[in-house]
Amino acid sequence: MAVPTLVSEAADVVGGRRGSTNSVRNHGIDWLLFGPAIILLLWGLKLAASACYNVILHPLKRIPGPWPAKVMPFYLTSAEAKLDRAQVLLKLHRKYGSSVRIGPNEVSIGDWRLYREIYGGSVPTRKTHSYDIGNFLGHHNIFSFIDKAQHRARRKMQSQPYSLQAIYENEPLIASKADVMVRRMIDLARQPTSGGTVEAYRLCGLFSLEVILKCAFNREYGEAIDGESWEFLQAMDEGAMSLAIRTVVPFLKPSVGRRLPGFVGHAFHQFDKWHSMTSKLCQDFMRTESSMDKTQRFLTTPLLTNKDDYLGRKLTQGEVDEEAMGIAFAGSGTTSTTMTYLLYALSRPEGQRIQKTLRLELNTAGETLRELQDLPYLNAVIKETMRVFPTIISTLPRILEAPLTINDNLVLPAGTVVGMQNLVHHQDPDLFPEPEKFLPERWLDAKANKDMNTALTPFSIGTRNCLGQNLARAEVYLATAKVFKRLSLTLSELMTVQDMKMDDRFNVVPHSRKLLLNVEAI
Ligand code: HEM
Repeated sequence: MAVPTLVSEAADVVGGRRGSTNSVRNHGIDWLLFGPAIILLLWGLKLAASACYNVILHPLKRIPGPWPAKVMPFYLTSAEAKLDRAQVLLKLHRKYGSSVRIGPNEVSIGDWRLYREIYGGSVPTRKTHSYDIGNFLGHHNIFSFIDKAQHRARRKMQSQPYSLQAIYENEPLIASKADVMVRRMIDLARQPTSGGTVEAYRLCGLFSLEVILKCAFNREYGEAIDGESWEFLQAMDEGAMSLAIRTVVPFLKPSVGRRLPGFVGHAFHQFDKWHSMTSKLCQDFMRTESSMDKTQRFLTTPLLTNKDDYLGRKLTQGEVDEEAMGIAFAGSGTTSTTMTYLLYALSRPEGQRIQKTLRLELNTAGETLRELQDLPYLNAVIKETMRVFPTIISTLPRILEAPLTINDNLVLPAGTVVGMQNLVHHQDPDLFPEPEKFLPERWLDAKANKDMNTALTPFSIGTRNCLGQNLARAEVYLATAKVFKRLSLTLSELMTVQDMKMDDRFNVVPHSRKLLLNVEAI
């Protein structure tokens, strides 16, 4: 018996050892199985707790909105991916009213009366970090600065050539580019293969870029529609995609991005091209013009010659390039989209009567900017274009630095992200009956209706309003006058409504990126 006992003891010992090995393994397996489950459970509990807080206890709990938006910050992600953010916000405002909670800590405001509070400085606000996407080379620029003192100094440093006085001095430069656009339309319409049809979106893009190249760098690339201006425009347009890619994949270094195949690599290469073309423009301007330009009417002169008070010094080459890329970017897509939609609105069948009324007015007036700015119908057409087709269509997000009262019993606390979008308050049916219709006449007695003018905010207001608005307005007045004095336009039957859907890329881009017009010289 002793042997079996010994044997069994030995077996027990071995079995025991085996048992402990198994138990270690089993624990390992248990941990492998249950560990992630526990982590998931804890994560789920945390989400549930924060969802309960967001819905039941959050200071924004009384702001109406779709419930998923109250719980998670991704409610608008799919709309953003479909380039429909502003349109979805318009629908939400129609459903929920003038304030809509669109994220746990974010509220969209649709009441035009609050624009002044949020952007005009009545309540202190600052830009959010979403503006980092406009930081091209990592130096920050006038558009992307969040810090107020840095922004103030940079704006003061470069504002002189954007003044109305400087724009009047540059009027011949702008007018000459508008003449080029009209010439191109006539020449293209006369080409035997065109059948009188012209793709005008590209021409509007070239016009606004060439104005910037001239007014910023005193540079002309010639009149060919596929020359260096077009190369620059494409590099900028496609290169900007790399900024969006880097926002989604922040760890993707440009040195790696350039090596990737397909559209990602292409976007990084185009960005480099845009950068090097801009840098060369700045250096050429510095060599040939800046010392001679005592008037400071070129947009780049102050960047090269003035001191930034915040930095206490002039800008480095990298900082100059950063600002100059911003000027080209902010100054071209915006004006070109506005011109594109103005031509579209007037060339549609329902726009023919507007075109005729406008032409009658233009034929009785002079051609200078000052004279054009006094024409009631031209003013009405431009305002209505900016109302129905606001090129900065999307939210301008701000963080409240003090509480904001949005109605008698609702207050948004400091720290809330708020934003308004032109597409929403420009469609207010109380101020603009039949808001979707393009009716310039609604502006003709606008003096009687001060509110309509207050609610029209294409260039925003306050310290972060559009620095280039005098230039942009001059471009639109001069180009519209020249086009409709010399040309009669009808929309090509090949165009669909979907082609001109406003894609919300912050700045509008027509969905098909084309505007086919039948052009007849008068
Ligand atoms: C129709 C044409 C244009 C429209 C509708 C427009 C609209 C706007 C809007 C709404 C903003 C404020 C953006 C925000 O707060 O996030 C802005 C900012 C800006 N725009 Fe324009 N813009 C136009 C043309 C131009 C042009 C031609 C230039 C210059 C050449 C320009 C330069 C700028 C700059 C530098 C800023 C940033 C200002 C700052 O933060 O201090 N824009 N623009």
